[in-house]
Amino acid sequence: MIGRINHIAIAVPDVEKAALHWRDVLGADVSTVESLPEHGVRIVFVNAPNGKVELMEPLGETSPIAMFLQRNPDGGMHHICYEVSDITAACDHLTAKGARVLGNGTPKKGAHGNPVLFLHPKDFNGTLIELEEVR
Ligand SMILES: CC[C@H](C(=O)O)C(=O)SCCNC(=O)CCNC(=O)[C@H](O)C(C)(C)COP(=O)(O)OP(=O)(O)OC[C@H]1O[C@@H](n2cnc3c(N)ncnc32)[C@H](O)[C@@H]1OP(=O)(O)O
Ligand SMILES: [Co+2]
Repeated sequence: MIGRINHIAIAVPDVEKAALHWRDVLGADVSTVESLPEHGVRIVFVNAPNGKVELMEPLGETSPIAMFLQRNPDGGMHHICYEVSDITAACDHLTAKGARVLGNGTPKKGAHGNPVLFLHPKDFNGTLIELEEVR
């Protein structure tokens, strides 16, 4: 069911500062900052030949990553995003297997404009998993 790793996400306290650090110290190819109010984050993509890292800063009072940063003030690894070919079929399969799909189970449009869902970290060895439909 899960396919390619689409991105690894890191929550950071200051996404501009983190992007400059990754660019100037690691020589990374970084995107411009994108605000995703519907997801409560501002993000920068760090592009690598075989995948992406998503640097994320909380946006707004109800950001879903605010508590994570309270627990980890310097930031930290936040989630892994896997690609799936059919997110509805994936959601049905995971629910049937007892995995918790976060939210009401309806996919939202992610940063790449594709439908995304999140799975509870407690069901996958303490790892938040995002699924992104890529046809
Ligand atoms: C979609 C746009 C973009 C893209 O790639 O396209 C993005 O990826 S946006 C990413 C931001 N959006 C989300 O992360 C949505 C899904 N996340 C959530 O709904 C929350 O973060 C949630 C429910 C996973 C955790 O929220 P919160 O920390 O406020 O809840 P709790 O304090 O109750 O935490 C419960 C329990 O889980 C542990 N936890 C929380 N976050 C993580 C994490 N990232 N990785 C591993 N574990 C996590 C937390 O420590 C609690 O554990 P406990 O032992 O009970 O203390
Ligand atoms: Co993501």
